[in-house]
Amino acid sequence: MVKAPAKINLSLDVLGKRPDGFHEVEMVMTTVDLADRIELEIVRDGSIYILSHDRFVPGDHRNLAYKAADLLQRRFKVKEGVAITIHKQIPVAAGLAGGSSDAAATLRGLNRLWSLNLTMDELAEIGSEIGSDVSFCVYGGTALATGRGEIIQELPCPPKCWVILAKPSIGVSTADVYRNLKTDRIEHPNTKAMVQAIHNQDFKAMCANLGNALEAVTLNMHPEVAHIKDQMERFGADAVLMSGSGPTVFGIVEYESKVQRVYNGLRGFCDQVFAVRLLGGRNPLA
Ligand SMILES: C[C@@](CO)(OP(=O)(O)O)[C@H](O)COP(=O)(O)OP(=O)(O)OC[C@H]1O[C@@H](n2ccc(N)nc2=O)[C@H](O)[C@@H]1O
Ligand SMILES: Nc1ncnc2c1ncn2[C@@H]1O[C@H](COP(=O)(O)OP(=O)(O)O)[C@@H](O)[C@H]1O
Repeated sequence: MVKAPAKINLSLDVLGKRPDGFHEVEMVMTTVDLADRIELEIVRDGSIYILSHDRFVPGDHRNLAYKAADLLQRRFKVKEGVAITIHKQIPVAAGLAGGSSDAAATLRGLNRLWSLNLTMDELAEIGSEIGSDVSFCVYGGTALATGRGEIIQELPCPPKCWVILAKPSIGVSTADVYRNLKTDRIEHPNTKAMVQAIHNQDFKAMCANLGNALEAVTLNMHPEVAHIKDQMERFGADAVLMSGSGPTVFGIVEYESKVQRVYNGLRGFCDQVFAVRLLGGRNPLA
């Protein structure tokens, strides 16, 4: 069994559009203890299967975990196949990188199951071919991600806190959000200040520097996301931001005594609400 934790973006800046159609980004990302569980079982005849009870999870080659297995199998000429069972906990198309994390966990798990002996760096490099967030998800922990998201620099754990995640019942396409972004009208978050806040273990500075260049775009497409942000603030979260391309909103809370109030308050507006902790360090090389 391999754990595939969700991520949140503490800051997300877009520096411009690249000739390859992707955007140049600067993101501070960190994993939280909301995780899918991935089970991997060898299939002798070389087939790859995806099994999941979640109706939003693709059961074929479109699944990012399938892509991860297929890529490894072809590249290293592996004769065996694999049955991949995904126990989904992370909401789908939520801005929490659930699919990317499933792909990364599959890479880590198959590295062991198929005895490939690849390093984390090699797995992250392979992961970047599947999606921009997969490299980060291979390592987990906390990192500054640049390029299109695949260049990873490890950061220390952020100051201890609780995170309340609230996902409205709409799905957001990452490609649509980037397409609707006007790169000349971005309010840029201060990435350096966020990195500094983490190095200094400064909770207040971390809160003050939360920022996401994609937030205005998604808020404009889905006003209910702004409503959830307002409610989070009203119920007492210390700082609030949308994660990735959304629509999940996260609230940061320093003291446990406040967590229940924010959680209960949001339950009235959202079906999917989670109170989680930040995960400490990097994922183990499974
Ligand atoms: C916005 C972020 C923030 O962490 O996450 P999510 O909201 O998806 O979780 C990421 O940048 C998303 O990463 P990921 O979901 O892996 O994206 P990909 O599959 O590589 O790309 C999906 C589409 O988004 C656009 N895209 C993605 C990354 C990037 N740096 N520039 C882009 O323009 C491209 O149009 C691409 O076709
Ligand atoms: N293992 C997977 N889990 C969830 N979604 C997946 C998976 N593989 C492919 N997808 C597809 O990827 C899209 C984005 O899903 P996800 O990774 O959950 O969101 P996000 O990119 O917003 O973080 C979904 O629309 C879904 O169809």
